[in-house]
Amino acid sequence: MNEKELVGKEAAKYVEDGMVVGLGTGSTAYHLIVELGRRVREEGLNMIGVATSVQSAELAKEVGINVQSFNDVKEIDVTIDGTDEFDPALNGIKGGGGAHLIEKIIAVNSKRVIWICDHSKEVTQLGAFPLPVEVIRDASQHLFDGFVAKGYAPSYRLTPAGDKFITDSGNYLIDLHLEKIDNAPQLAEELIHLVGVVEHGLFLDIADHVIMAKDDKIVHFYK
Ligand SMILES: O=C[C@H](O)[C@H](O)[C@H](O)COP(=O)(O)O
Repeated sequence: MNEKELVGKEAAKYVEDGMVVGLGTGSTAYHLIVELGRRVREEGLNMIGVATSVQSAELAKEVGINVQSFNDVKEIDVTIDGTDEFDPALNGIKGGGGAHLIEKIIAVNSKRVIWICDHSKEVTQLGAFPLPVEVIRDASQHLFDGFVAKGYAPSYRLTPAGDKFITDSGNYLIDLHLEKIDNAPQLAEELIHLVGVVEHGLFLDIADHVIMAKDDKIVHFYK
């Protein structure tokens, strides 16, 4: 079993009968959703899934999970999602798959947030992974130029065909190649106050628990 599958299956054990569960996006969350579907079908697990992307909603429905929209549930008991980086304080960068806007909405409205990942995601300092910024299309070039002027080394997220990637919410993504982020709270404040920025991929003080796999071992990190 690979590391992503190992943590996906492990994290599914944290879901109890009757829970409303935020379902993450990406190649690690994939294994979580598949395992939850198995529990629903084979063990009769009674749960509601709130998906963080169109991709995860489709997968969850396919495997038999009752998927509801965030607007239709009262509260979310736990959200389980992947991450692109996490540091010793359990701050992270997300959005490698372009889903960080809805992921953040679901996560900050959850009683508990668990990240699941392979060991490549553990870092001492955030920033080697390009920081995604979701922007309104009409504002994108001016924001892009501003990022260049600040030395943030931006690039547009592209599809494999070379077109600009469009998020589930209809926006563009600009990735900032910062190498290292010295003051994440300050950068988060700066980005979120730029008009035309919808959301950035810095997830600060959001995760409560990280479940990481290293080879065949599972390592837990708690806040
Ligand atoms: O936009 C995508 C999400 O933030 C993912 O959770 C993140 O990119 C990690 O994905 P993966 O588990 O595929 O590495």
